[in-house]
Amino acid sequence: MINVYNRNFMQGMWQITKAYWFSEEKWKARMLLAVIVALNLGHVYIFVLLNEWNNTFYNTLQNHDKDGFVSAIGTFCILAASHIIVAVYVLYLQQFLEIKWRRWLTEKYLQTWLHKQAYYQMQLLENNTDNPDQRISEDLKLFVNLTLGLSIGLLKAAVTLFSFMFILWNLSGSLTIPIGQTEVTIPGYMFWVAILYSVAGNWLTVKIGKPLVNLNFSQQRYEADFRFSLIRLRENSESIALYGGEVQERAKLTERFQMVFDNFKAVMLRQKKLTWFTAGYGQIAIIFPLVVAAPRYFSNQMQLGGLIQTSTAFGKVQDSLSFLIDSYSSLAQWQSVVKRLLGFSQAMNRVEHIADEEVIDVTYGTDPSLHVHQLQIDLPNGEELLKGLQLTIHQGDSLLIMGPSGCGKSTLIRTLAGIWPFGQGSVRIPAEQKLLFLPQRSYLPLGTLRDSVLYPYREDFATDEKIRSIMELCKLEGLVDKLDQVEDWSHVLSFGEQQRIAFVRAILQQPDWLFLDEATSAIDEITEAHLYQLLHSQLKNTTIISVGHRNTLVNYHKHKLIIDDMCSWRLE
Ligand SMILES: Nc1ncnc2c1ncn2[C@@H]1O[C@H](COP(=O)(O)OP(=O)(O)OP(=O)(O)O)[C@@H](O)[C@H]1O
Repeated sequence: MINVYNRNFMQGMWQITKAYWFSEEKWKARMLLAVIVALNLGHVYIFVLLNEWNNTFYNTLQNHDKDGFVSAIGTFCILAASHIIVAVYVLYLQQFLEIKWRRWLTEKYLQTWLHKQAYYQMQLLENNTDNPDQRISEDLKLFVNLTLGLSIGLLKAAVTLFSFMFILWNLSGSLTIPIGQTEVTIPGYMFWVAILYSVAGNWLTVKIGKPLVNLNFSQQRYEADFRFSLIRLRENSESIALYGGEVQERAKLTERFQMVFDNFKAVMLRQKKLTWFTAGYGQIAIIFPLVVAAPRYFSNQMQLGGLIQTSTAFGKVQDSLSFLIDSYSSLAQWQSVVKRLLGFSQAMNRVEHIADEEVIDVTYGTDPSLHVHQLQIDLPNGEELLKGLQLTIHQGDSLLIMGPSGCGKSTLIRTLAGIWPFGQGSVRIPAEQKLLFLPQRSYLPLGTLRDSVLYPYREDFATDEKIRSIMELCKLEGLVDKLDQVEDWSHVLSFGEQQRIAFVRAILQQPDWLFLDEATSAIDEITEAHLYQLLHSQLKNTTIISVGHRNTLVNYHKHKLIIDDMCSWRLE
């Protein structure tokens, strides 16, 4: 159970909140907030005036005072117009502040998530940080919306409460209750009745609604898990179709949806209990103040105007004290959102500080060679994959890494790329040199084929003519006319074509160091030979390090590193 009184929770919540209010946008944000607060206070003042207007208006009715009635209608028009204007701008400006705050937070989270491959390392390190996409899209939106809504709501409720408590105290007079021989007089009794009624209501609501906090938290998680399974199915549709894996997939999806269903049923049941109470409580609140004030009206201590004013003031006191009642589920949701964002921030923080732990030390040096010293590569569970690797690769060299499947070849490449932290020893990479890693499966972003070819650079990186000629060299002449076509290219292109796109990228980017991890595994041997010859002719000064199983690859490399599945290695 999350508790707002928990110190860590409060500190974490403050960390997330304060970032924006002390950022470079702070003055604009604070000004906007000040205007919103001022409008809200103005709104409360209009309600106070409307409450007083009730007294005047109903007295004119009771006294058959026609002139007074007409004048009261005039006052009402002014008050109503002010109310409308304030209501419109309060909402408009609050939404404006909300979207600005969300934009700022989203940019910050994206920056941290994408910094130093945190998105990748989080997946390796933090298995319990589910659905980062949901954190960044849904939770940040909810956080801003609920934080602003709840805090401004709270302020408004407090000001309303004090204003109307004062009014109620002045209006309600005292109640004398005979107790045996003596009498007890309660001054401002309507005020006390309103407080008692609301406090009792709040207490019961909190008691009934408490389980909703955790239930809402789980609901968001189950929904995201279900959505993620659907996305996976869509992305792997071809493999699933070829395997005929529909039954399996359906069972998995049904199982995940069952979680959504079961949890939602628990939410519904709890919400039902809460609504029984809040709806009943709300209805009683309409008649309750009239019944309590009626004795003074019937004993002529109060006019009709006074009765109505007392009743609306009671309503306002009760409304504001009942703020918790109306916003209990928002508060519960807000707590869940904050908890999830805190978990996400902690995970990002851990990734940020992974270098402080005992991990592989990747540094950049002025030496133009790449040095690997006493490198031990482990799996995340601590199991050893490779031990004591000692290696120097000079500029212009070429190295082929071979070994049985699963021995750790790709993981070695990940380590050289600086994205695999588990293990010991050091890797020193030549500074200010361009390194390019081509994985077995090229990533093709959404967009045009040109976007894919130039990835991760933008359109102005290479001329159309250059792209076309390199595509032709890489035997992709059939695709040159589709450069500006938008498709889901990772599904349209064959695996071999996708690998050739990666070669186009490499030649366009002219890296100093090129790492190819089974980058020709889907390409026939003749085309593979052509592509490697192309690399040698187009990237004359590039150091090439390849991972592969085919013996034909030996012809294109000067050295060979052979890893076996006993964690050992040898250089040839
Ligand atoms: N994120 C991970 N978490 C846990 N284990 C992993 C992870 N990534 C890789 N491994 C394990 O590390 C071992 C080495 O994997 P790696 O991909 O480096 O092998 P490989 O030699 O390149 O294999 P192949 O030739 O089949 O591509 C495998 O047993 C794999 O299951």
